[in-house]
Amino acid sequence: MFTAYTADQIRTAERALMATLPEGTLMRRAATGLAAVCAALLPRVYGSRVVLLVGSGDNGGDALYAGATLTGRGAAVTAVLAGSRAHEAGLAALLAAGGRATGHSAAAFSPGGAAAPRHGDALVTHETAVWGGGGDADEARRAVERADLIVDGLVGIGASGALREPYAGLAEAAGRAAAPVVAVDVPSGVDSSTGRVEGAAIRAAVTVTMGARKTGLLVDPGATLAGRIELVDIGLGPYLPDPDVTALTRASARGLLPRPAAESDKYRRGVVGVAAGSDHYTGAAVLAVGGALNAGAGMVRYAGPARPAGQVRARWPEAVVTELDAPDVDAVGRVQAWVVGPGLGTGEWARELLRRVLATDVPVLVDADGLNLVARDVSLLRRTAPVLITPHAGELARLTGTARGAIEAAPLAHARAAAAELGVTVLLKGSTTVVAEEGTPTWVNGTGTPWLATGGTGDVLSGVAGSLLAQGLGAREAGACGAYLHGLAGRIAAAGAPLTAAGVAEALPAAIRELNEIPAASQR
Ligand SMILES: NC(=O)C1=CN([C@@H]2O[C@H](COP(=O)(O)OP(=O)(O)OC[C@H]3O[C@@H](n4cnc5c(N)ncnc54)[C@H](O)[C@@H]3O)[C@@H](O)[C@H]2O)[C@@H](O)CC1
Ligand SMILES: Nc1ncnc2c1ncn2[C@@H]1O[C@H](COP(=O)(O)OP(=O)(O)O)[C@@H](O)[C@H]1O
Ligand SMILES: [K+]
Repeated sequence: MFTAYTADQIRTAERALMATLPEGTLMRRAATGLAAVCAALLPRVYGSRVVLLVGSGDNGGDALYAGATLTGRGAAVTAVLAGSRAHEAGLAALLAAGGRATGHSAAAFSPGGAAAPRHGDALVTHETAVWGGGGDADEARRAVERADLIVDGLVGIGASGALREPYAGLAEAAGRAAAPVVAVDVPSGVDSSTGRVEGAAIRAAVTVTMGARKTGLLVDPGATLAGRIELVDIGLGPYLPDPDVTALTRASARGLLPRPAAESDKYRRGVVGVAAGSDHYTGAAVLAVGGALNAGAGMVRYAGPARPAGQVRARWPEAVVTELDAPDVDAVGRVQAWVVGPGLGTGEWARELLRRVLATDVPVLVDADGLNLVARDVSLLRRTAPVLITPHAGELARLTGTARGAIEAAPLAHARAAAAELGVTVLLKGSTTVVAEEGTPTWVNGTGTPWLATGGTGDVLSGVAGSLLAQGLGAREAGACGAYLHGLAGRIAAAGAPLTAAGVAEALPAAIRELNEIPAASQR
């Protein structure tokens, strides 16, 4: 399981750890890890051109110390100092090692500068003009263009708001450069606590994060901009509180996923009921049943009107189909969990069927039209057995009376608020899927692919997560594990090309095989 923390949580833990150590220890640990990752990315360190983008805080300090190490190994390192000051000891170390610096605060270290002596034989350029034009800016631009590697030490967990100039311009220049970017702690421009981006931001190939992952590295758009994440252990572990968010790893997803044993039979493996589809929307029923069957339920019982029932029967002969004349699930037989809502419609018939499903005593997953019905009457959700709702941002907006854009900009906060307000488990879909339940760390999932943004994939997800509920997982675990599997199946189905929702359902067994690392030859 990955854990991640907000900037405030990290800062508090760092303060506690720092109090036990000589000054500068943590930054040395951070910079050593950073330099190692940078060196591994370069075909050869000696002779490589490395540019450090250096802000005025400790994030820049990490970059400067790592730059000193790389200079010592023969790299040509240029620090572009973006702020009115730079981490003094870090800059001194870089210059002493033979690195170069350019920008505002380099002037203070220039031969004629009053504030500080010249360090070694290092070349330090004078401040010639304000950033955005003039000698230093041109030199910085050229250095960025020609670099073999760019290190983003502009801002880390101390950032506030959108990047200001000249930081923003430097982030954009790095984006245009051919060289890969290594972000220090967090890509500058990404809010480390939420993943939100306002304005310019660094797009990193690798983010070297110090002590613990930051929440913003696991939530889009931050997650996408962070690239690969390398965690440097600086000894923070014992000082960390409960995480802000968690994410399943392959091993932890495998641990959650139920698997049949010798004594299993179809009933004990879990029976899931699917109440979905209408004469108008038949495909949603077929897709939800496909998701449920392929995610390992022992049996799927479908209940719906004649037209979707006929299509489910034709596509999935494995499903046990009940054609409903009336909105009632009494005749359907026993199930361990229900999925209700995809393609159901929002008329009186659909409302009554939803009400009856929610009146049962088993866990219920509510999706799509089920959520549109709940939006008109949230008292429908009042029950004692678990409820998992699976809205996308638009559905959650209707449900909570919030603007869709606000939800998309802050998915974590809105999923948590909805979970608290409605008293249910909320799986909020999007490029990062968020599973929130009051009083516990929020799960986030990023196994998906943008190819999943196509009609019907959400119906498949409802079947998958419902199937896991029926197999005995709690609402939170079923949501997180379901999103993980669905994302993985999406990647397999897409393989770099468009996918269909039916293809995602069909790729679920391959996703489970991949999760279990079972070689094709020995599958049982
Ligand atoms: N505190 C510690 O013990 C450690 C800190 N470390 C590093 O230190 C970083 C945190 O350092 P700081 O607290 O000094 O903060 P940062 O270096 O992240 O940023 C603060 C500086 O950036 C400027 N700034 C903030 N928002 C800005 C914006 N939007 N545009 C332009 N400039 C902006 C501020 O004026 C301030 O000077 C971590 O991210 C990590 O990289 C690591 O060395 C590990 C140890
Ligand atoms: N950009 C994206 N990257 C990754 N996954 C995405 C992206 N956009 C959508 N998804 C996923 O695709 C699915 C879409 O579900 P939904 O919006 O309910 O579609 P539908 O109603 O057509 O079934 C969700 O699982 C969501 O998380
Ligand atoms: K950074």
